[in-house]
Amino acid sequence: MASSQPPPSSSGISLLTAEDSAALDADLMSTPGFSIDQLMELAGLSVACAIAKVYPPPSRVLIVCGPGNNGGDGLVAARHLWQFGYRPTCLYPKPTARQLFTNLVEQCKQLDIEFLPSWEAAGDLGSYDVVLDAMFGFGFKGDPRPPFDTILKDLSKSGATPVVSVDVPSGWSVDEGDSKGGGLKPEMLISLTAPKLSARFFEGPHHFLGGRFVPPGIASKYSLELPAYPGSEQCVRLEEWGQQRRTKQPQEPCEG
Ligand SMILES: NC(=O)C1=CN([C@@H]2O[C@H](COP(=O)(O)OP(=O)(O)OC[C@H]3O[C@@H](n4cnc5c(N)ncnc54)[C@H](O)[C@@H]3O)[C@@H](O)[C@H]2O)[C@H](O)CC1
Ligand SMILES: [K+]
Repeated sequence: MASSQPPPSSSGISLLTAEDSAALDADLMSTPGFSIDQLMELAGLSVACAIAKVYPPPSRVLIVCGPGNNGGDGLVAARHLWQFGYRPTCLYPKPTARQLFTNLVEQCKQLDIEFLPSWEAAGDLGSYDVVLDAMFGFGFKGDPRPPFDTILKDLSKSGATPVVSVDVPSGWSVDEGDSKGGGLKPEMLISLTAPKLSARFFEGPHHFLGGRFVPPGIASKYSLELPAYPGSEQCVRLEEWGQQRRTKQPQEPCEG
C-alpha cells in the first residue's frame, strides 16, 4: 500500500517518497508483471529521448553508472544515445554481476562504446558536452562510498559541463535533497515514474518526466497526479518547474 497520499509539488504534480517509490516499483513487477528488463529499457529510452530534447547530437556524453538499477538506466541510455548519433563514454566502476547488467554492458561494447577503467581516466570534464549522472536513484542511503564520493565531489565542483541526473541527483537524500549542501547542481533532472520528494529542491532549467509505463490502476493506488505525455513521446517536460523553483522557496510537503 502507498504509505500516504503523495504530497503535491507547488505545480500540483505528485512527489514520491523513497519508500513509496520502492513499493510502486515492486507493484509494477508483481501485479502487471513487468520484468525489470522491460522497465529499465523504457526508463533508459526515456532518458535518451529527454536528453535529445535539450542537447542535440553529436554531443560527447560521459555516462557515470552506479551499482544498482539507476546505473542500469544509464547503460540503456548509452545504447539509445549511440543509436541517436551521440558519442557516449561510460564509467561503470562497480559493475553488477547479474546477467541483465552484463548483457547491457556487452550491448554497449558491441557498439564500440568506450568503458573507462577509472574516474581519473575521464580526464578533463570540459572535453564532454554533458555528464549523465546515473549513479544513484531512489535506492541511495547515507553518504556516498568510494569511488562515488570522489566522483560526486569533482562533479559538484566542476561547473563547466552540464550534469543531467537520472531520477534523483546522486548524493542527494531521496526525500530531503542536498540537505548537507555542496552536492550536485544538475542542469537537467529526468524523473522516472513520478518526481521524487527531493525534486522540490531542483532548481535547474530542464525537468522532464520519463518512464512511460505506469498503468492507471497503479497511478490511482498511489494517487499520482502527473502530466499527460504528448502523443507517442517517451518523456514530457515539466514546464513550470524551473520557473517556480527559481522564483519561490521550496514548499514543505503537506502530510496526509
Ligand atoms: N519504477 C521505476 O521508476 C523504475 C526505476 N528504475 C531505476 O531504478 C532506480 C532504483 O534502483 P535501485 O537499484 O533500487 O537503487 P539505486 O540504483 O538508486 O541504488 C542502489 C545501489 O546503490 C548502492 N548504494 C546505496 N547507497 C549507497 C551509498 N551511500 N554509497 C554507495 N553505494 C550505495 C546499493 O548498495 C545498491 O547497489 C530508480 O531510481 C530508477 O533510476 C528502474 O530502472 C526501472 C523501474
Ligand atoms: K542519479
